[in-house]
Amino acid sequence: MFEINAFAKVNLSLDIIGKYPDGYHEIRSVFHSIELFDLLRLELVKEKRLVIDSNAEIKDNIIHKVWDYMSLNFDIKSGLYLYLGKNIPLKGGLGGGSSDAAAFLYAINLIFSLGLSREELVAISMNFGSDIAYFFYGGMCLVEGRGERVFKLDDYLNEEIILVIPNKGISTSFAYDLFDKNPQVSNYTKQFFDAKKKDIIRPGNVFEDLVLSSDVELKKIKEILNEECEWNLMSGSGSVFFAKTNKPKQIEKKLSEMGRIVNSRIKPFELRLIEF
Ligand SMILES: C[C@](O)(CO)[C@H](O)COP(=O)(O)OP(=O)(O)OC[C@H]1O[C@@H](n2ccc(N)nc2=O)[C@H](O)[C@@H]1O
Ligand SMILES: Nc1ncnc2c1ncn2[C@@H]1O[C@H](COP(=O)(O)OP(=O)(O)OP(=O)(O)O)[C@@H](O)[C@H]1O
Repeated sequence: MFEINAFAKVNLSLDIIGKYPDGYHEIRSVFHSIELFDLLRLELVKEKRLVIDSNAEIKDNIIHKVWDYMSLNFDIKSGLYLYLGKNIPLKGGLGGGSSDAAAFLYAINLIFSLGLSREELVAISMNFGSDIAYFFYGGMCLVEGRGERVFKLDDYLNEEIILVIPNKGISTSFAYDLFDKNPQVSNYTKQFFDAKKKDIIRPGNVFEDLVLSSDVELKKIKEILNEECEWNLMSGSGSVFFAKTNKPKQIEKKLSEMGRIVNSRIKPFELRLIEF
């Protein structure tokens, strides 16, 4: 039996700096791992197929796509039973599906002794999603291109935060469409690094204003966070916010029915397969 934790990420900065001919966007972003993870428990089975059991209902689980591709293209002779314990909210901008895909790829590379390098895993992962590449590195990384150029930084944060999880999720393609309708020039990555040099955390995300303008409830949540937090920001394409605050109770009260709070920490994590 094997276990691997698929950790979530936040985007400390996110800029969109160009567009590719196929419609995808060129990004520049600082990613950081956080203390929130999905659990993948894997067991080898004779029949060469993947069976997924989970505490969450997920349509078209990305892990099935990864399995179909890998079992077709590599020497995999047996099947797997996977229990997926989902903790990372869907459509939150925390990279849950992407992290699950990376953890699964990482695990089957070791379980079936495929001998793929990290660079090869990154290249394969781009068939399934742009955010997956980062999760083979973890910690604090500068991420560029569609998400495939990942530079691990010789630095990390260790900060207690809260995650504010609105009831409503945002789909990534919807957020990129909002950007296309109203393109913005931003320089949040430079702003983040400049402030970091002075030991200040100043995160920024090009999607935030766009998504907030499209949704009254998320705007209301942002107003509450601005009143009660040292700093706060939407992660990725939303809808989850991460924030530094010493007033979680007040926030919880004001949020009322709009969402929930989870305590977390910005902290370095890396993928690690455990066999038992
Ligand atoms: C917003 C971020 O989470 C920032 O970390 C990522 O850029 C999103 O990456 P992701 O969720 O892995 O996205 P994918 O599953 O690859 O693509 C979902 C949709 O987002 C858009 N997309 C995604 C990544 C990118 N660099 N440009 C895009 O335009 C495309 O319309 C695509 O159809
Ligand atoms: N293992 C998985 N975990 C979470 N979502 C998944 C998974 N497999 C497929 N999905 C689909 O991906 C959708 C979320 O993708 P979306 O890009 O909108 O959100 P996200 O929170 O930014 O996550 P990600 O960064 O992984 O794409 C879900 O609605 C779900 O249907």
